[in-house]
Amino acid sequence: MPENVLTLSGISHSYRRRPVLAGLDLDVGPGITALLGVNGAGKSTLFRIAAGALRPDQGEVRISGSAINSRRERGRALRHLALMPQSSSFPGNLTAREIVRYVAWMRGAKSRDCRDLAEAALHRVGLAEEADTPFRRLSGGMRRRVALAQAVSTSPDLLLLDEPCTGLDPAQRHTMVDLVRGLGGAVVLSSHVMEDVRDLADRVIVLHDRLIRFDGSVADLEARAPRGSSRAAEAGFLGVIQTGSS
Ligand SMILES: Nc1ncnc2c1ncn2[C@@H]1O[C@H](COP(=O)(O)OP(=O)(O)OP(=O)(O)O)[C@@H](O)[C@H]1O
Repeated sequence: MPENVLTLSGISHSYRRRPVLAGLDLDVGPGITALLGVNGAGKSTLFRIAAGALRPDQGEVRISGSAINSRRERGRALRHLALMPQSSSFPGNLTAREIVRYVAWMRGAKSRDCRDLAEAALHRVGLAEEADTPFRRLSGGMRRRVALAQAVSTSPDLLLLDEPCTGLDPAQRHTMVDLVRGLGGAVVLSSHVMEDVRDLADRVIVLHDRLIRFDGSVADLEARAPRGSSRAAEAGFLGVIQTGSS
């Protein structure tokens, strides 16, 4: 596996001529990287571009060394990554097992392997006993775990987790944090909850005003806080977005 699992070079994207990303560069290697940004900063847009679900207006995305803009390499590159979207709208009548199996197949796993991959992924997220429950009958926390199971089923080099803990109660959040911590490989997660970031992140990046404005550790972010701040990471984050530079 190359050191940089994800490389974004010169990424720009606008919606109806409103720029959201403008010439953004980012390298991601193994470990857990937390992506922070205020509502509307462009985190989901960045995830969708990195996952090949949205083509940027400009720039190049490379996954494990392969460019996903190039049609020839695209299919191969996309097998190296998985996205856990912010909200999962899987068909309610499909069971957890059917969903994970289908997504594994979609991501290029051999048909004969998909059943075992789904079994292992559901076991990993603690949903083995709910494998035959239709998605619509699962709780919110269980649905998030199905979304995580589909993402990990094919053991991708890169996992993009868009707000994995949103909407979870404290017990479910605890379970999710433990699961994410145990994933290994390269993980990029977005979160609004600083506690998640403190508990999980090896590296923190802040997206603000179309670019990455901070790149460092949680301790580096806390060091940006005014002396004596009680919630240093939050204060550091606010300092970054107020000054707008790294
Ligand atoms: N399909 C779209 N069409 C038009 N505008 C969009 C579209 N998707 C996102 N936007 C706009 O682009 C900006 C960035 O949105 P995005 O969802 O990427 O931000 P975010 O950082 O993930 O926000 P949040 O933290 O609220 O989830 C927002 O102003 C949003 O309204």
